Amino acid sequence: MARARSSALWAGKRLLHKALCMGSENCFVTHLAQDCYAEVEVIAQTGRRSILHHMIESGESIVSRLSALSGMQRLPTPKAELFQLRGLVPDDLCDALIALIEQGRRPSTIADDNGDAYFRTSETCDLDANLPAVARFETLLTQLCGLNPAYGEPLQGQRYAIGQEFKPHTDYFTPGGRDFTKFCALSGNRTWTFMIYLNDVAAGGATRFKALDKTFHPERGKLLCWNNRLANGAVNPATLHHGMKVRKGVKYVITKWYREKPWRG
Ligand SMILES: O=C(O)CCC(=O)C(=O)O
Ligand SMILES: [Fe+2]
Repeated sequence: MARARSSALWAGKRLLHKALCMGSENCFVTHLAQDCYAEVEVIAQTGRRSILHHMIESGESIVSRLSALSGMQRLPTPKAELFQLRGLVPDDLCDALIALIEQGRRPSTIADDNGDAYFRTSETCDLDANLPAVARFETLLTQLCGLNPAYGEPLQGQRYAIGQEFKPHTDYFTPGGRDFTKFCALSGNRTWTFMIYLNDVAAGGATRFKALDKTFHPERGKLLCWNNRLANGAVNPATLHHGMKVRKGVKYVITKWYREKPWRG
């Protein structure tokens, strides 16, 4: 059954590929190779069968892997690969991560500063992978998505008080942009974003993808993930998104970004 579903998705992807005029099957294979599946050893540590081997044997890409997961919903658009999954992170783990963000927050920063001091007004927390709650989340995520954790940036938390936001931006670093080399020289650009809302927000705090005409509302434990690239490996401007102002309450999210190469800073 899983295999049959996977094949259908592959076929779908080829069609999508044609629709986007991005060339041949070769391109699709390149895309697969770029997804950097989890190494055998990493999965061995989690006590599960190698996700890498499973994906190769079954011809599974990350998109087909995510699509096959129970409860996973894909946004029906050819413009981007974007998914949501409700209830991924259990309440106790959300609470533990919120407590860590409260302890370690600092003002958020941005790349390619455009002079707008109010572009990103939230606070950020770098989450140490050695902390039990962080390690627990990392294992959960690797088992879900199958991407190699070696390609992941350290986990980050974000906290938004009333009136704080992150104006429309992309998670990839703009090729040719002022800060591109600074952020991409060692590890390459960002590939996939996995973001989890850690709490329900009384009002505001939605994430709006204007080009996709879709707004996601914070829900405790909900995952939102998307591919920042097109099938040919180029960045996808349709992933532009806005962390909208919180109107009532406080908003907490955690984010894991994956890179084109193993993370070296
Ligand atoms: O908080 C949100 O809804 C979006 C956060 C975000 O886009 C980011 O941190 O890059
Ligand atoms: Fe973002």
